[in-house]
Amino acid sequence: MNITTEQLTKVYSGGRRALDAVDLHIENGTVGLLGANGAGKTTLLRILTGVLRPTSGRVTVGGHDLSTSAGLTAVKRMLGYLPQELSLYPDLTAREFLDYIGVLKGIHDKRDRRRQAEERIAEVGLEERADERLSGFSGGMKRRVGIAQALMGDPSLLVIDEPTTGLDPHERMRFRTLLAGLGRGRTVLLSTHILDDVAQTCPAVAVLSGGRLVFHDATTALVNQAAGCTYVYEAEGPAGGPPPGAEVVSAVTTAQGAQYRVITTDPPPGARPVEPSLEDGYAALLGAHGAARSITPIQQ
Ligand SMILES: Nc1ncnc2c1ncn2[C@@H]1O[C@H](COP(=O)(O)OP(=O)(O)OP(=O)(O)O)[C@@H](O)[C@H]1O
Repeated sequence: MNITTEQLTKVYSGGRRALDAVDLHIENGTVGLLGANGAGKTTLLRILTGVLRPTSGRVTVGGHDLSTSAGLTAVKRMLGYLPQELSLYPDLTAREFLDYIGVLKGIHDKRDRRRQAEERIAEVGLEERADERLSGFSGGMKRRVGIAQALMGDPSLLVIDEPTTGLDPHERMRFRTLLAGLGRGRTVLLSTHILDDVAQTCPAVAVLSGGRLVFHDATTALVNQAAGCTYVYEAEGPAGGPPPGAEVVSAVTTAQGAQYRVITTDPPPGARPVEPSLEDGYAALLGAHGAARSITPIQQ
């Protein structure tokens, strides 16, 4: 399922330009969508799912033009969407909720709806809790119900907004395993702040900064943004700071002073070169686009 945006721009009523002339082309597979708070990720996803209208520009999904009502209807039929805040009906059981979503998605045959709900429940590992009310579900279980409802109707496009935020490490690992399998045979767009989620589930990545698309390539290519310029630097004494002009990826207070992981083309004496990670590549990219962050050392 192809997604193409041409010069996509969204200016909110207060004048905030959330998306600025975004040209994006996505094919099958899972694509991670990264960007700082307010970069425009949710705005992009809401436009792609037809929830929000752009101010200007063009969007086609699977060849359907989203500015026409026929195009919008066609795209909604092939879409599964897990928004940041999904409203669940607390009095329904997971099984009842999925049946209800099936009705909304136009799965009119009751047996087909039931079969699909069963399959989705198994897929997200909720068999034992399927007949319990959603009001008693933990955050992680609610996210799993969220994915299950998005998968009803077997959508060819899946749009997922920050699925693992607030989950404990075990639930996050579970969720990642689930996400990793979803890109087979469909297009998945996954917005997240958690780089490990992208590293483990997305072969490709797009990065927004200040409403502009600043990167779209293989995830390994984002890692390579920091190739040859990632260093670990030990600064001694209480006055020891990171090398001047370096982009600081992380900092840890040590017995001697502080240890900094930095991106720099001008390493100071004693700085040790290291293999870059996705976090390093992302920091290098954002640093190059003037979105450098300030980091204080973490106490060890
Ligand atoms: N309904 C709205 N009205 C006015 N401005 C908005 C509205 N929704 C979002 N914005 C602004 O548009 C910009 C992009 O917001 P958006 O929610 O798309 O960013 P994001 O990348 O998803 O951020 P986050 O990672 O914090 O969820 C921000 O400056 C935000 O304040």
